[in-house]
Amino acid sequence: MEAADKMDDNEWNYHGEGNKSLVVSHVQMSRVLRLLKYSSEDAENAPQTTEEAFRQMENIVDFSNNVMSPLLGDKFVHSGEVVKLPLEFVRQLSIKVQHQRPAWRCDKVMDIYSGAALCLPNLTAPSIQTHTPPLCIEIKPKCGFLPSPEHVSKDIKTKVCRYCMHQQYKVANGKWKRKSLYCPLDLFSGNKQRMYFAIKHLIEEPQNNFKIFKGGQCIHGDRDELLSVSSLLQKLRPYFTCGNGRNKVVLHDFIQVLVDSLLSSDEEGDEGVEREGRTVCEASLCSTELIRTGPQPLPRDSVLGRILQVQLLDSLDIEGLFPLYRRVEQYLHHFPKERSRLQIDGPYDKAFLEKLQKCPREDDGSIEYAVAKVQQYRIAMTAKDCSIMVTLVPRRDEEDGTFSFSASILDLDPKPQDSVRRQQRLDHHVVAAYLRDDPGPRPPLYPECTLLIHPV
Ligand SMILES: O=P(O)(O)O[C@@H]1[C@@H](OP(=O)(O)O)[C@H](OP(=O)(O)O)[C@H](O)[C@H](OP(=O)(O)O)[C@H]1OP(=O)(O)O
Ligand SMILES: Nc1ncnc2c1ncn2[C@@H]1O[C@H](COP(=O)(O)OP(=O)(O)OP(=O)(O)O)[C@@H](O)[C@H]1O
Repeated sequence: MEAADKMDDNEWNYHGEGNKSLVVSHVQMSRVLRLLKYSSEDAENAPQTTEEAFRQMENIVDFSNNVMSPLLGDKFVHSGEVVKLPLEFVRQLSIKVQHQRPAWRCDKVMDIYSGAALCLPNLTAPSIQTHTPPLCIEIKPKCGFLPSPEHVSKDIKTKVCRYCMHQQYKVANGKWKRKSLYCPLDLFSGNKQRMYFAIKHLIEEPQNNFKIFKGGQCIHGDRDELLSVSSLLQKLRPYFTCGNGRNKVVLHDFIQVLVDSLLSSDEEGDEGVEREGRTVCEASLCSTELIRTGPQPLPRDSVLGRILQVQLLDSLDIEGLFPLYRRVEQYLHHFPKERSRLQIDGPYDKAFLEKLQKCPREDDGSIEYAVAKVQQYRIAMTAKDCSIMVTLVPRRDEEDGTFSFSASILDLDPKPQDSVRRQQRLDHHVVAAYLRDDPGPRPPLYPECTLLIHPV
């Protein structure tokens, strides 16, 4: 990156944002800067000093390097580096990007006081020479499994996945206008036809779970005004001309390439992630025909397989975990100085991960056991909230529609200790809202779907 004193806000453009950070990209170099955001309600959680802001950024990088990267695989993770930016540059940048920010994200403001930022490779504009711009697809897959009945008080949680229940709650609360028909259990199924439907539903109703970038520019998803699927297909047509550019074929070929890249594994004889219990969500509209084909392996070393294995560190569900969280909170209340020995808020070093991996299987009543289970849950939360970026680079001089692909995982920040309490409350609200409005068992929407789609 250019020397900090030469930073010019004309060379950086608004790129995107989430709940916690705002991202700008460089006009020429394949680099982004990720700056944290705060709301006035968050003021007490926001860093009070510049040192604290830098420590928070370092914590994010350490967590990504020493915890998430070993668990997810270093080929998927780019942790980036903390940089110090001139305050004048940050202030100019915040003014410049303000009008491009989606209105619903403007309850928070960019940190313009510390100068702390994360510098990362721009995963939507890889620095490789290509004759056609790469296509990058960002998917925030959310939780891909159902909790075990042992730990939950409401039977519905073992039948309908969290994402599908949460949709009802989000629409009722006005977060989204329409329900998405996407179901994470279909995406994580390893069954190519179920994955096809999951991605089709993401394309139709992307919400904050799906974006497509062409040459670094967002062409679908993450917009106040959403483009129709047919105008998206027009933009994808030059990449998929095999079927004379017919919409149906473009859509089919695009989804198929994406499914293949999500399932791609470097491990020979990859037998798939071990899963117990149900792997089908009752709210999914996938035909019972598809589901009857039975579970299929999700390669352990694929990007989805890696994410699912880390999500499964949540082995107790929030209901089974919450008593352990309370044990930790009570202990810290009596012995506040123990917070640092127990590494509740980091440092996220190698010893931190080793402690978690040595955690006994059964509860021995110790504080160490409770802390380790809460930390495992927080890591699983990160994996339930991360995003996948798949890069598709068209192969030159080869058959049209063939791509080389790679995948990365982004947004691997640690979840704070008190987010467990928030999850517990949210779980209660989401389940209660779903039970209140539960439409009951539905016939499949696509009873004939095996005939509607091409085999993938
Ligand atoms: O709790 P959830 O499942 O709603 O996830 C939150 C996300 O909402 P989603 O349901 O994906 O729309 C939420 O995403 P949005 O702001 O809705 O785009 C954040 O990712 C939030 O993480 P953090 O608190 O900013 O670190 C996420 O919160 P946690 O992962 O901290 O729970
Ligand atoms: N390295 C990167 N390269 C390209 N784009 C990126 C990169 N990192 C983030 N982005 C873009 O910026 C957006 C916001 O980033 P990110 O998901 O990290 O924000 P967040 O606030 O942490 O999200 P959340 O709402 O999940 O807390 C992403 O959805 C993605 O489109």
